[in-house]
Amino acid sequence: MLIQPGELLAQIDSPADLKNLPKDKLVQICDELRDFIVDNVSVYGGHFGASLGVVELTVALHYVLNTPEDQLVWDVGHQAYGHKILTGRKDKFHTNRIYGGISGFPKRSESEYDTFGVGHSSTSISAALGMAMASKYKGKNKQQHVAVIGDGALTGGMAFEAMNHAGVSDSNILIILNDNCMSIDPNVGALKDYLTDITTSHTYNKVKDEVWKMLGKLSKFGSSAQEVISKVEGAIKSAVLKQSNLFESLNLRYFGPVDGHDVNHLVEILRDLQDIPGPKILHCVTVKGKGYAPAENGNQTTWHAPGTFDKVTGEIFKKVPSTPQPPKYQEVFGHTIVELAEQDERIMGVTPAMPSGSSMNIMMKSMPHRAFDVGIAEQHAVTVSAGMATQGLKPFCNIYSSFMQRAYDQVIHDVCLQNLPVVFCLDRAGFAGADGPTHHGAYDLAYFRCIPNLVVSAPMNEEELRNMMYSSLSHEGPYSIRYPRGKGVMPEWRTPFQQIPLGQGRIVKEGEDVAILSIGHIGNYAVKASEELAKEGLNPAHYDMRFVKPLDEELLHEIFGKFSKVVTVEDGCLMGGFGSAVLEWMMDHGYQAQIKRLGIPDAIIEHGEQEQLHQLCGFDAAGIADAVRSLAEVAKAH
Ligand SMILES: Cc1ncc(C[n+]2csc(CCOP(=O)(O)OP(=O)(O)O)c2C)c(N)n1
Ligand SMILES: CC(=O)[C@@H](O)[C@H](O)COP(=O)(O)O
Ligand SMILES: [Mg+2]
Repeated sequence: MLIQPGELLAQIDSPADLKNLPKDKLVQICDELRDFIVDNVSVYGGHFGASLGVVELTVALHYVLNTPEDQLVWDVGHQAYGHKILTGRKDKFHTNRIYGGISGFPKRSESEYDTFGVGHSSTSISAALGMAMASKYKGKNKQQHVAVIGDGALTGGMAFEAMNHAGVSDSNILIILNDNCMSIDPNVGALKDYLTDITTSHTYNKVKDEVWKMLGKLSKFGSSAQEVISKVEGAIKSAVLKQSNLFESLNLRYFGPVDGHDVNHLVEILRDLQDIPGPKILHCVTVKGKGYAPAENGNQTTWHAPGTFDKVTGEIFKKVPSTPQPPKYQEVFGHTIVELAEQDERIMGVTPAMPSGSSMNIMMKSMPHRAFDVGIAEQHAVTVSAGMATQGLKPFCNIYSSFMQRAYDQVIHDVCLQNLPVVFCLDRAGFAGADGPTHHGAYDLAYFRCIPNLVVSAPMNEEELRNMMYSSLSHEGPYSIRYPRGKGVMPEWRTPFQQIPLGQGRIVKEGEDVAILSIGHIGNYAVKASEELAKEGLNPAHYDMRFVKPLDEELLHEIFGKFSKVVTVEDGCLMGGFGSAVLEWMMDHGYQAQIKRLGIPDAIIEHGEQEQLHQLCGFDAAGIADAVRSLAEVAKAH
């Protein structure tokens, strides 16, 4: 279903068309843009509240800036739907996040207006600063560089590293702080309190009003913004700002807070700021979900990415299955950690800004003094867990596989070198689905298995996840457990805990000719493949190896003693992953089997449904069956 834009939006194919509109049409274009986002996301799904919150900012930015010559960088990029629609992708917007369609995030290969590929948080200031430095170096002094960063993304350390640099860089960069008091869940931390304070402080706002009054006089008196600013700057800095404003202290000229939903005012401000050289920050106060009542006034976390919904009633569509369904892995984690923590007072929970996504919110609610959201701060999450572990605690640090990439050094340096007993739970391991390559958890098996001391495990089902969490408690070093986005396979999952001996795999099915060795949830495809193959008279054996490190050597001796044809299956990168581990082991132990490794190839795999991507990479049930067939044929031929 192609959704029709409003009358005015229909005429906008690029920012140049937008710039041709008279200023009195800007409110209308914002309304139509908002409606178009609501219409599309309600039908096709995707991120929602964040884009609604920056409609006015998006219109104002493209109205004032000369994009794509001026460089506009969106942080995370989940709020950039309006930007996509205004920059030539309106007609493709119904393909957003769908296999073969446009990406849900800005992407350089998709449009010249997407200046920087994003998806992971807190990169925008660094990227925009790099662009500004390049412009300066090339003598392109007129070019503008703008980073739009949310209050959640500002909690990420990289944002501070970038501001620390920007403040002394003398580069022409504008940071727009899109402050809606929300991350995916409510934003957390002292910085959030600080932003609320400067938004509400009377003293501060008095000074701020003076500045804006003077800015308002610019056009009247015909003076340059630079002149006026320099006049007021000294007074403001010595009076209040320098002492009380964090950003001013970092040498960033601070403007705001301003109403991020007043498009006409935003246009004026952005125009004025264009004349002010050097690093500066504009603090915009916005509302996540603005303009769509259920999102604005309801649970903003739910409306971050609600799935499809009835746009009139605000009812979010949920499939109601007729039979009991397996839980999501994240829910098994969330309930199990509470169950374990009730029995073991050493257990603590840490999540970097994903309480709902990881289900750590269950523990945060029932044990608020033992489970913490530390902000979008994966590096800190790992090291703060390491600190707790030095004191005899048993932290479960839950991080999405792709976000864990951020904290690699902390895992090695702060946890594994010291052999500290931190349990890493890597959610969203394997293909993330519609979020695409920025979010696929493709690399963790490979990047973890080379680290000494670290246990690398992956459950094939909910029961194994519970048992691995339970077993990690008696391990005296770091222990990682990876599991995918979405549902498991066991409707009755609350099974009694059982110890899984370290590095012990299990046989799922005896067989002959070919052995399938799987790791993690993806092994359920092998079960299906075996069922299909049985219809053809083929009977492969299947082993759920459970650990990539340490490998089950006893089981491997048994397998390679019996089979000369082996298929390995993983939902991780082939290079250096589980199959590589098995191959290395085989060579080191003098076996000579033919091994076919199935997994993610050395390529960027785009967005799509998880199953589509498994099929694309040839490790769905059909792909596994094909691999077994081809090896079985070779076996017969001999
Ligand atoms: C490194 C990293 N960690 C976690 C996330 C998941 N994530 C995506 S958006 C988001 C919240 C961002 O909040 P904010 O920047 O304030 O944007 P808003 O949604 O409020 O507009 C989080 C935690 C991510 N994208 N990248
Ligand atoms: C933009 C972002 O990074 C998150 O919103 C992400 O899309 C969440 O993914 P899940 O839906 O898997 O929690
Ligand atoms: Mg926010």
